[in-house]
Formats: sequence, structure tokens, C-alpha cells
Amino acid sequence: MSFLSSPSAVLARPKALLRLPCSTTRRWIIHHSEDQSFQSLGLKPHVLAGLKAAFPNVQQPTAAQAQFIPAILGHKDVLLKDVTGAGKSFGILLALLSSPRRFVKVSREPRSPTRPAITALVLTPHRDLAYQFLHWVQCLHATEELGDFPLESIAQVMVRGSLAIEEQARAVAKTPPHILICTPQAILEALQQEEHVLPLREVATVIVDEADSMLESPPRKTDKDKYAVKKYLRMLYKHPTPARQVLDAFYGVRHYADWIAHKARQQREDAEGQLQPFMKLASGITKAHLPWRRPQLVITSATLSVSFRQGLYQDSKWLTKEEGDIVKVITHERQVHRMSNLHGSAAVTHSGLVYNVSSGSITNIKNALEAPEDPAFPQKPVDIEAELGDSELGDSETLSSQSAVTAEEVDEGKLESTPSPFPEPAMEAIATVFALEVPRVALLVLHPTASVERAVRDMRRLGIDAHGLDVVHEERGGSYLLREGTAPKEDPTLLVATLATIRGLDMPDLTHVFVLGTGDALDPDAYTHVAGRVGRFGKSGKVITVVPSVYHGKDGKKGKLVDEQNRLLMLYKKMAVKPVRVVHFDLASPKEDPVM
Ligand SMILES: Nc1ncnc2c1ncn2[C@@H]1O[C@H](COP(=O)(O)OP(=O)(O)OP(=O)(O)O)[C@@H](O)[C@H]1O
Repeated sequence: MSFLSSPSAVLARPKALLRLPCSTTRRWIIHHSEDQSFQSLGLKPHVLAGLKAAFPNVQQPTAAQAQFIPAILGHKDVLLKDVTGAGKSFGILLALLSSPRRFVKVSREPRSPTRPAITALVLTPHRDLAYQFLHWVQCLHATEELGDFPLESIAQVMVRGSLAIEEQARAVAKTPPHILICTPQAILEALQQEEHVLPLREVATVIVDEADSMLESPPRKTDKDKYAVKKYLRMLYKHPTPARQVLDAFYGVRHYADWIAHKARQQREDAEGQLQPFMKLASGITKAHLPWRRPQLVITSATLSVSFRQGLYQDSKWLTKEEGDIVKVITHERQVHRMSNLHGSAAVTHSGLVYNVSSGSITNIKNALEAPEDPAFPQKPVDIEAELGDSELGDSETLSSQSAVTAEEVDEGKLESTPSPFPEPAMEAIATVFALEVPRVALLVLHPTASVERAVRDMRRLGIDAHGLDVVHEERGGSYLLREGTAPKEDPTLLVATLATIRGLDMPDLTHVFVLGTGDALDPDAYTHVAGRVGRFGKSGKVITVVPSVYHGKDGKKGKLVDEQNRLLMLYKKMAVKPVRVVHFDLASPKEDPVM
């Protein structure tokens, strides 16, 4: 039975995803493992057959896949770091689909029949990434090579969203999937609402994708910065992230390392006059929820710093060297720069635009190089001045002729009455490049706390077909995010998202990423993930960061004056990126006064 024709309601399966066709026609430029095949890595015949039918272009494993797939199948713990778009998540999924299914006895009777249990738990930082995993499973399942099993017995998603968590959890309990893909927050909510609803006791593998975004990075053991250590301790006590709570419950019987225990006790004694128990789980997870045996742990991201990796052993002790069997697949920076799909390579160009708030002028960042001719992005004959003018004249008319602004997307009244937090020159610069260059889809990435709705609204005012990014919602990218060649050609789309919700997403039609950057956006790790949405497997792409010439730090006008152009230049230097000029704007004039 094909799940596509099945009318049965899979609670956590969005309809938009079901309609997506699955084959890809990409031309990959990737470092493949020369003498390995997926078959030789131990993938099961039905997975190989599904892969061939649904993803004909995925023919040979990458060098990293050749290492980590057998490690996962051999039930080892894995630390996996490779560049963005190198097939980490996809390879993990192939390994999970080839892993033996767990079963649980229906009763305590010795001869009790068994029923399928959840074998693997995949933790993702946001729901769109969870749905991306599900989409890949759907593609493989649609080939009918995976057998007669209904999709919901192979994989399900549990995330905050359209359906209440309890309902999703009950669907999971009714048909435990081989792979449960969820956000850590959803697990905590499900367990808190109904104690025994999730059958997690047989879980054999836990995957933490984009791990460093879900688990805070501790200061190094040798860190001399006492303030940083104290701050970290406070954060651990008061606000363990949901992912930390889940991993602590699954693995963290020896909560937190001895080196902080003493300091922590002291701190608590000082603060409260008496000794408190060292650590108690805020999550409400009890022993009854937890797997019988320690599950295999796979931790992955394109950015796993040395201190983060050390913290996994020394601080949290989720991984222990004594238990051995840890396979590390780490692509070092030096290797990264030799590869073709990297920062500063021919495949991806990086540009910086600098706006002056008082004069409204926009120039290229200092020392920008002339951009190479790029046949992938033909300039489009669009009269941007006319477009901008029209939209400014008839705001409501323009909006009604665009796809309608839904009530959830934009609270019109509220937005109308408050001034936009987004600087006009920056938004106009992005709108200009978008209108002149973007063939199908571009992404605008905002600070994690910025309002996506407001940015969507501002962009629509400028005549751009903007939508908040959402893999599930068809209008907001759902129908074409995951498959190449399906994004609208006539009316290119600008998807808007925050730094927190773009990690791990594979958007085949994406050519441009715009970063509205100050603060967190200029952190090298964050930038790596933002820039990594393009140039995947050697495809072309542009990353354009727009910064103010200067910026008043955290306290607004009283804050420290930060030279943002300089910060961006430093970031480029750290990442070995040579910025290129955006041809529609002038080069920086040496005489220009940078003050706001
Ligand atoms: N061996 C392969 N050959 C060709 N294509 C592949 C291969 N492995 C994965 N892909 C494709 O590469 C794309 C990116 O894969 P994936 O999202 O797993 O990368 P990632 O390393 O997890 O990226 P990120 O770090 O951004 O999360 C997917 O569309 C997938 O189908």
C-alpha cells in the first residue's frame, strides 16, 4: 500500500509534504569516498533500492558518510562534524532506516507476543528540520521499496504546531514508529502532560542534529574567566535547555562534572544558607520514561567546536571515553578550505553592503573585489524604481494583488501602529538585489528575536513576494522548499526566517541568502549555518550581509558605538572569505562619513 494513496490520517504528517515529488536532478560536486558504495557500508537492500528509485543522483557515499554510516550500524557513539550540505542528516537517516527494528513484549508473560517499538529518536532544533527528515522518508517510502509498512510505522514527527502535543503523542503511542523525529521541547511537553504516553523504553539510538544549537557550549575546563564559569553554572541550574534535560535524563546519571560540583555547592550555600541537592531535573522525566539500556548517541553539526566536544565528556558526561566505542568523524577547517563547496570558494560568493542611516546611502563593504561573471544569475530586466514607487503609492492595493496576508502572518492593526524596527535603506537594498537577481527563491535571515511578520510586511510594501519560512505551510515555501525546480519562476519568493529556524534546511532552489546583520548574525558559527543554505554540494550561491555603518550597542543611543563594517570585515577574515562587490551598488567612498 502506498502511503500516498492512503486516506488514513497520520496526525503529524502535513498534507503539503505528501504532495511533493521526490526525485532530484542536481549536479553534485562532492568529495565522494572513492572505493566505497552504499552497499558496502551495510545499508539494507530495501533502503538501497528506495535510494536508487527516489534519489537517483545519490549514487556514492561521501567520505564522511563512508565513515559514519557503518559506525551507526555498528551501534557506536558518533561525533560528526562536516561542512554544511555534505549529507550528514541524509546519511544518518539512511543508517537509521537500515538499523534493526526494536520490539517490546506486550505483557510480562514469558511467552508474550511482541509489538514494534520506537528504535531511534532524532532530536532537531526546529520543526522545519523535523519535517525535512520526514520528507526524505516519504520519498523513500513512496517507491514502495521499503515494503508494505505504513509510513507512520516507519517515521513520525512530533513538534509544536498545528496539532496539540498530546494528540501527536497518542498517535505515536498507538503506532510507535521506527524513527521518532521531534524537538526536545515536544518530548518534555508530552511527558509532562501524560506521564507514560511516550513509549521510549526500547529506544536504541538518539541522534542530536544541529547539536550545538540545542546544547549550550560550556567554558573550557582550563578557562581562567571566572565570570564565564559562574555564568555557565547559573544557566545550568536555572535554565537547562530542553535538549539538555532530555540528554541528562537519558545519559546523565552522573550529573555534571566534578570540577563544577564544588563551586556549585559553594555558590548555593552562599546564596541560600544551606546545602541543596546538587542537581535535580526540571524536566519531570522519571525513570519510568527512560530506555532500559543506554542508547547509542550520535551528535552532529557543521559547527562542533573543540570546547563543545570536550564538554560532552568533561561536563555533561553524556559521552564517556571509558565506555569507548566513540567514532569521531571530524572535518577540520583546513580540509574544509580545500573543498569545493566552501566559504570563499567559487561556488559561493560573499558580499557586504553598508548603509548609512542618516543619509540612506548604500555602498559595498571596503575592499570588496570585483565580482566574477556568474552565468547562474542572469540579471533580470526589472525596473526596480518603478516597482518600489508603485508599492509605496498603493500599499493596500499592492498587498491585495500579492498573495493575501493571512491573519496569522500579520497582525495588521498592530503592525500599522508601530514603526518598523528594520532600517529602510537595508530593506530597500535587499529588495533591489532580490528584484534584479533572484531567479526563484531567496532567504532573508533575521536576528533570532526579530519579527518575521514585520519583515514580511515591510518587504511586501516594497513589492516583494515575501513569506515567513515554513516547510509545512504551502504558501510559505512548503510546496517548493524541499524539491529542486518547483519554486515559482515568474514570481520569485523571498522567504523570511530567523537565525534560529534555518539550521539544517536543504532548499534546492535557493540562490541568495540575505543577512540583516548585527550582533549574533556576525558570529562565525551562526554565519556558517546561514551561508551554508547555499553552495550545497558545490552549487552556486550568494550570501549578502547588510550592516549599518555604525551601530549603538545594546543600550540604544547610550550604548557603545560599534563599527559594524569592521566587525563584518573581521568575520570575513576569520572565515577566510574575500567579499565581492554587489554590482548594483557603488564601492565604498574613502571620504564617506560613517557616523549615523
Ligand atoms: N552521497 C550523496 N550524494 C549526493 N547527494 C547527497 C549525498 N548525501 C546527501 N545528499 C543530498 O545532499 C543534500 C544535503 O544533505 P543534508 O541536509 O543531509 O546535509 P547536512 O550535511 O546535514 O547539511 P547541514 O549541515 O546544513 O545540516 C540532500 O538534498 C541530500 O539528498
